[in-house]
Amino acid sequence: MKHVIVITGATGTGKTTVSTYLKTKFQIPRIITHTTRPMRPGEKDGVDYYFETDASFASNHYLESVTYAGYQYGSSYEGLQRAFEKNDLVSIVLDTKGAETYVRELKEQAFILFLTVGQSVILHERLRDRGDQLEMIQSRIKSKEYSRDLTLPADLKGVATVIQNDHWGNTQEKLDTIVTQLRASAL
Ligand SMILES: Nc1nc2c(ncn2[C@@H]2O[C@H](COP(=O)(O)OP(=O)(O)O)[C@@H](O)[C@H]2O)c(=O)[nH]1
Ligand SMILES: Nc1ncnc2c1ncn2[C@@H]1O[C@H](COP(=O)(O)OP(=O)(O)O)[C@@H](O)[C@H]1O
Repeated sequence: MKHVIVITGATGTGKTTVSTYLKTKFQIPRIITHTTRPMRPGEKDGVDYYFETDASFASNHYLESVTYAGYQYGSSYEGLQRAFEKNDLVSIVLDTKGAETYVRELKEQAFILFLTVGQSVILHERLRDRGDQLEMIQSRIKSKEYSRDLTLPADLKGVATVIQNDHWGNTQEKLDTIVTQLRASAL
């Protein structure tokens, strides 16, 4: 069976880092989603996101879409189908609301990975070290979506695999085990 690894959790917990690791080590591609948020330095259109205006965002057809900290984000069926045509295992980075939709729509094809950290104050430091602008960090941290995604939602309890991403070495070991199991289940 084909699987999509849905990487979810609060801002700064390491979702992008995990998706990059899956791509580099295991050639698991990440489905690129759409957003109206401004590009961060170093980000590229079509690589990190499809960056949209409000008008172009509205013209696309989405499997699911959300507002997160004042910006819109959405993922399409076409993106998933295209990725599945070439790969049995793909990944996508979503907020927890999107992860809940993927569980409902894709059932056991969605493997949910919820990232967390021991102390949420670490996340502020990570965002600063990542080079995010101070106003962006503050508005992000004040958003209800950020607070919501710090905790595993009730709907995902017993469904999601939780990784506490405090130590990258430990996280890598857990990811390696998960990929081995998912690949074995595809045989
Ligand atoms: N539901 C949903 N969430 C998305 C989508 N694309 C990105 N996200 C989530 O939107 C949130 C904000 O993403 P981003 O602005 O890149 O900030 P970051 O989490 O700090 O890297 C994160 O939780 C992402 O996982 C999407 O297509 N659908
Ligand atoms: N286990 C870890 N220990 C320390 N720093 C980490 C760890 N995992 C990720 N980071 C760093 O934290 C920052 C936020 O990670 P990122 O993957 O961008 O998070 P997200 O996509 O969830 O917002 C990045 O600078 C990344 O290099």
